[in-house]
Amino acid sequence: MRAVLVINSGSSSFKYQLIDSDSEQVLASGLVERIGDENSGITHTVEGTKHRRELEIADHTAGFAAMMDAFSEFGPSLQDDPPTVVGHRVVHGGQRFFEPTIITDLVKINIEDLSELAPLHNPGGLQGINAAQQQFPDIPHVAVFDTAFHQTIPAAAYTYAIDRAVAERHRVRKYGFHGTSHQFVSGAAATFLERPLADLRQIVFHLGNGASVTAIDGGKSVETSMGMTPIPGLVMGTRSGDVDPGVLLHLMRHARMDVDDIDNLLNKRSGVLGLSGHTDMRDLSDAIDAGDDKAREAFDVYIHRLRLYLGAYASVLGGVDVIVFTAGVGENSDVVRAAVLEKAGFLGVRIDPERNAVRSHDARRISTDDSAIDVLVVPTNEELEIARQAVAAIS
Ligand SMILES: Nc1ncnc2c1ncn2[C@@H]1O[C@H](COP(=O)(O)OP(=O)(O)O)[C@@H](O)[C@H]1O
Ligand SMILES: CC(=O)OP(=O)(O)O
Ligand SMILES: [Mg+2]
Repeated sequence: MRAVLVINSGSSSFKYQLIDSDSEQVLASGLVERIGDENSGITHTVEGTKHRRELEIADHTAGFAAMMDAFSEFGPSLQDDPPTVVGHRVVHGGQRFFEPTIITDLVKINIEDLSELAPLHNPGGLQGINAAQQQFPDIPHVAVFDTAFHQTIPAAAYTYAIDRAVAERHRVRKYGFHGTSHQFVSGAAATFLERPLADLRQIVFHLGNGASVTAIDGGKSVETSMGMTPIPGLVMGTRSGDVDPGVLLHLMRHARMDVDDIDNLLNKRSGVLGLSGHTDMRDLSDAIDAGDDKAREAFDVYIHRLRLYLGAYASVLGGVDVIVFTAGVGENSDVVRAAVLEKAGFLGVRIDPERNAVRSHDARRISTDDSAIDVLVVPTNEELEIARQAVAAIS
């Protein structure tokens, strides 16, 4: 058996999967949550059973060690049956990395250099890589970049209209993120529809804790809502999405906020949390049902932003064939999906409320049969996509 170990180092989490690369069966999976927090812990799932351990996990190096302990204790044994390759999610690949890349010392230096552009994500990614290389020194390690799928975005879309010299010197441009998910989901949507990917103009909403929307023309990303960093675009769990940059100048001048305060504000104290006190869409819905006005307002802001991008991306693509929802909110919240599309009748979108209410882990259509645009829910699987790309990179 050829097994791939996939490591997905997030800003405060560490997810992993061991996947049989022939059958694509998941042999084990796990989640290390709240890294750096007091109540961190690990959940390791094998053969349908969840094993939970509470322990303090200070960083991604410790997260990797906790994963190794979980494999030893609950199986399958990585000692007896080591993986043939490790695939690593790396968030920022800048302008250097457009493809899955076998990790060398030089590649690591470049990833470290790009930490400047993704300070919440790349350092943890590197820790995961170093720990995994130490544990498995004799097998290839492959980096799969969140930014890679967006390399096809044209200059007109990735260029910010600021002084060109300043932008070039500091690598300021749109890069875009969640590319592995957008790629997987747009391919799976074409498969579901039994239509060639090359024929489809798609708008894919990845609505998780972090959220982004991408316009995909014939399988290629042509525009996406995140930018140089994962802050802009949609309203997220704790990140602001789009704000007037003048607001930041104002806060620095008049509210005595420094760079770290602004960083903390936009990344950790904004979005749905900043507006309502809740980060999770389930908690937000409960609060709305209980009559909480702030929660209702946060929901309205969240939905308004999504509608704005739907219209903009329909115009960028010159028409839309498919709209896809994915990730935690996109896959699970029929209320969000219905609200985003409530005014999209002018595009020819017609949602079937019964289909929208179905709960399932499979790809499904939620539009009516006579809708001009197919609206789908397609579960994302970043780990499987990383496993496929890692295997392809070493074949
Ligand atoms: N049943 C549900 N209804 C509404 N929202 C949900 C549901 N399940 C999960 N979510 C949302 O999905 C989010 C997590 O999405 P996920 O894609 O796992 O995020 P990430 O990978 O960015 O951590 C949660 O914060 C929550 O808001
Ligand atoms: C890049 C990014 O925002 O990732 P996540 O949603 O995992 O935080
Ligand atoms: Mg995610």
